[in-house]
Amino acid sequence: MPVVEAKQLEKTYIAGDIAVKAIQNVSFTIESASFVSFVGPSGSGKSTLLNMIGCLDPPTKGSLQVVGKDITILTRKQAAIFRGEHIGFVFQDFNLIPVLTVFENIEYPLLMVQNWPKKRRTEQVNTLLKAVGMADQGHKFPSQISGGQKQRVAVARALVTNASLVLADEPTANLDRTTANHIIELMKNMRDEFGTSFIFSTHDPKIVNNAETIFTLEDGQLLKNGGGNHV
Ligand SMILES: Nc1ncnc2c1ncn2[C@@H]1O[C@H](COP(=O)(O)OP(=O)(O)OP(=O)(O)O)[C@@H](O)[C@H]1O
Repeated sequence: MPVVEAKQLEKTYIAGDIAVKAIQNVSFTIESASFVSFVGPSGSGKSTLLNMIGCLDPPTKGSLQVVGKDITILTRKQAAIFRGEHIGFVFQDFNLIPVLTVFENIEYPLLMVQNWPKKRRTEQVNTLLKAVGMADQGHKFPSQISGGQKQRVAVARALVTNASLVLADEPTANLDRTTANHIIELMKNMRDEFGTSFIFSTHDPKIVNNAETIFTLEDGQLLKNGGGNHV
């Protein structure tokens, strides 16, 4: 089953009297356990597209199935629940909660959306801590770990609900080259271990070189070879 299926997707923003066609007539399919990158110049529509896939902003037109569900018909509340159950997010500035420990940051999505008993939550968080190489760091606060370690925690948090899909907007932008390479490698390993699809919006050639499919956006449209340019 494809993890994302978009058909003739459109997004138009209305700003005053002006309509901005941020995404126009975009169709693509992403299979499970994929490593996919959306690339394109600033303003080409990458974030708009990721926000639609992440159920943060509905399309204006077209169909969009995520993990087999038509997400265009969800209410805001239903979208939030669906997001919490199926989609993880990784951001360029990590977005960890400073007053929570590493362990608690990873546990947080489970408390928000899943009704798991404490023992099961603890086991799941420990599994993820180990998977991202942070098994002995769970008691620390975000201010006590490095940028690369923060992104490891963010990857663990994105995966803790057994998400089918992780959306990552420029996840390596704030990391040095070596650390960025380690994070990309980690995400690939997580894809292999958990079968999660990773979808990136990025300018980082390191991610683009690692992606198995590259979709190129320009002025809100997929370039012809962008409809699944397998590398
Ligand atoms: N909330 C909004 N209201 C009006 N226009 C918007 C809004 N968000 C984005 N746009 C416009 O939609 C188009 C696509 O923007 P988007 O942020 O998706 O591009 P991007 O490729 O992610 O850019 P960047 O690489 O700079 O993050 C741009 O013309 C942008 O100005």
